[in-house]
Amino acid sequence: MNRIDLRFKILREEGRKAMIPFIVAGDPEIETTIELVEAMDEAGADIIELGIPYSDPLADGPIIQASSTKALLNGVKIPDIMEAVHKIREKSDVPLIYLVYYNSVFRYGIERFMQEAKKAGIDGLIIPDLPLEEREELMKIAGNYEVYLIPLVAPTSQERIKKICENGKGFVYCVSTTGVTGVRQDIETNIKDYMDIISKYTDMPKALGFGISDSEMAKKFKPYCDGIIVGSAIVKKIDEGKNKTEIIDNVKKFVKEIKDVL
Ligand SMILES: O=P(O)(O)OC[C@@H](O)[C@@H](O)c1c[nH]c2ccccc12
Repeated sequence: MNRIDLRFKILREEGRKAMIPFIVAGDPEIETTIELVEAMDEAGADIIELGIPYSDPLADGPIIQASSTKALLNGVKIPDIMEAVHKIREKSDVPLIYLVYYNSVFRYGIERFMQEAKKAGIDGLIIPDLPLEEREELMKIAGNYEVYLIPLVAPTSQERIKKICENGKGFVYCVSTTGVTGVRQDIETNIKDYMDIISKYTDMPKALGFGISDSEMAKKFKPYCDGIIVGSAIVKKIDEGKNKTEIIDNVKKFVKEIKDVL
């Protein structure tokens, strides 16, 4: 059984919701990424999203953009990230997902990317800008390696939700609001109605992300979904930490604080 399915099964049995943090691989450096994943796993993260840094991350706001730039300036490349995942897997069985822009996968070679991701221990992929025309082929190759392609829906998707979720695996990434990733005070979308619409089209677990910045917001939205994704608020903590120990401690505390309300 894929680690993602197994995790949602256990959570359902326990009546709990998934805490899904996101960080950019290679910020502040790849060694710290390995330690951050282990720390978040210990803090109760259920699934961890690892961003592959990209020079033109069009769905990202300033916080994640800056984190990506920092990782790229560090010279972090896809093979380094694959190797880091190998190392993480020596110690941890937490479900791992790559958040990767299509161009990175395409340039690396779709087949090679999937093969190496699987071998390293990656369970799924989120490709926010995957063109519909490329989707089928990529899905087939991912399927051959048993890597899940997580579908992404937005409040504007409406009648396309069914098509987007078709053959999707793991969970549906429900983007809370239009716009880019970032820390927000509030979300204007009616989350209950939005989730109800998505449930009409799919039985997959629903994870909500974009703009969820603290445990208060996580608590507010948890009744309507199966998991909460937090990115920018965590990346901000990484940026603010004065040294490696402080960064790891702060992220760990923050992840635990959110997991505790889920
Ligand atoms: O940063 P936020 O607003 O908390 O949103 C989650 C997000 O960081 C993560 O899932 C993500 C990072 N980059 C993305 C690009 C597209 C979709 C999702 C993402």
